[in-house]
Amino acid sequence: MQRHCIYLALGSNLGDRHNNLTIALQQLSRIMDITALSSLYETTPVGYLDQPDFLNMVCSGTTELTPEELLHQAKTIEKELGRQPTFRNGPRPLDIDILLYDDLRLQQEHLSIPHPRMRERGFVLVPLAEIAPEQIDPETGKTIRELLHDLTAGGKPEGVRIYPKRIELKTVKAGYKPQNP
Ligand SMILES: Nc1ncnc2c1ncn2[C@@H]1O[C@H](COP(=O)(O)OP(=O)(O)OP(=O)(O)O)[C@@H](O)[C@H]1O
Ligand SMILES: Nc1nc2c(c(=O)[nH]1)N=C(CO)CN2
Repeated sequence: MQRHCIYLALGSNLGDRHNNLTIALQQLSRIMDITALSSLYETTPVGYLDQPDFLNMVCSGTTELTPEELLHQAKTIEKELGRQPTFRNGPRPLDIDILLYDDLRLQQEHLSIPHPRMRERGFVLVPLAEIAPEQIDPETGKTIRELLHDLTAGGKPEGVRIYPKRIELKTVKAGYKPQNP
């Protein structure tokens, strides 16, 4: 079976955000081989402003799943973490977005890859540039470092602050015991 290189963005702004992301990564490690985790970032909400700050991060890895299977698994993990259907850009215990899948360009009704809004989101580009600055966005041909530079004009991204704790790869791979299963 062919393995595919993927990048996912994770976000949480309800409940125990750090725990939600840790459980999500543990669940994801069942369907992908996680190779790198970014730092955690505390970020000001974008889109709908009247909601708590998010914790955001990015992970990379390899998987045998197709893009459609990966989306289905991501939605299942979001539901396991208690996500209720809300509104676009609204609060959630967990959001998983597929950013990149090899050099695939896909535009379907329910799945677009690369993620169509990643280029305008500091909360995605900052952690992605931390673990994969030279990765190419197949849509624009630019590196992630260049996309981040375009977004911030070389300055500091607004509303994206490094969070003092991080999630270690070994914690995720060792099988994390959730505090609030
Ligand atoms: N690359 C992708 N990764 C995840 N979901 C995607 C992707 N492309 C399209 N979607 C679709 O987007 C739908 C809405 O996702 P979601 O509810 O997480 O939106 P949102 O997080 O509020 O907004 P945004 O999509 O801007 O992050 C999903 O059900 C999924 O079908
Ligand atoms: N800071 C921040 N803002 C958001 C986020 C997010 O993960 N972080 N997710 C959204 C919908 O996907 C909408 N707005």
